[in-house]
Amino acid sequence: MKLNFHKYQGAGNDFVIINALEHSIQISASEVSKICDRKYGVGADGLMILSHRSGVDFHLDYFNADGSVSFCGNGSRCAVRFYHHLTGKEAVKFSAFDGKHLAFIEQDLVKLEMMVPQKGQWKNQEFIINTGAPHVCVSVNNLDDCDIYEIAKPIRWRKEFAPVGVNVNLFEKIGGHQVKMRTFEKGVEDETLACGTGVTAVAISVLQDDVSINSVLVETKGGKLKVDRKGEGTFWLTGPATFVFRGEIAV
Ligand SMILES: N[C@@H](CCC[C@H](N)C(=O)O)C(=O)O
Repeated sequence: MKLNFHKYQGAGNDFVIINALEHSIQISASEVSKICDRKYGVGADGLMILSHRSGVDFHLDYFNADGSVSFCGNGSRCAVRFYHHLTGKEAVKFSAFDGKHLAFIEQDLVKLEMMVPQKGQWKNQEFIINTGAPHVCVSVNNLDDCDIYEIAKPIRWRKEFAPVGVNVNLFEKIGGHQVKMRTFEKGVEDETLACGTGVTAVAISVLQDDVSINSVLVETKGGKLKVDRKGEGTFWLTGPATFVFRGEIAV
């Protein structure tokens, strides 16, 4: 089978997008990992399929590079950019793994409403929260010098988070409104250049402790994103989302 695809990236978190709005596509977990493989395939942190669903502009299925399913913040922002390129629509409603989302195109940025059903909790110096994907956030002093694999892998595989597992974020405050961070993503099983649900998780760890601020600027290895609190439990993630190339792959 040959598949047409588009490649997009959001702050260096990169994705293969497949348009199934007009015809359905079945894809197995092993085909997803083959397409996402950086040596034998297109190469990506994840793959998304956009399909038709009544009541929303599109439904979004997200797969990590290993074929496991999740919600993805940066992936969703890229899917909204892709849909904008297809239709010209600047305000979009879509459904995903964790429910319905609104999103807006703001020139070169895409702003996404996140689903944060529960407050995060600090437990033994770790902030634990689900922002559409499960995250643990750990505050560190020298982010650039940290061995992310040494810190993140034992947390990612901790029994308490099985069987789904957890994504791990290390962050360092660089001002009241600003943090820098790095993420180890489950499903990619590596550090990625950015992670939207992870950025939201870290920003909430800061916002939850300080009611005097409502925005946090987050610097990732792949670029800057912003998280705004718009009310109790309502958070918006804003950042770049860009077309890279398109092509055809045999699967
Ligand atoms: N890169 C994503 C998160 C993707 C899902 C995550 N790896 C998981 O399985 O929980 C993002 O931008 O949110």
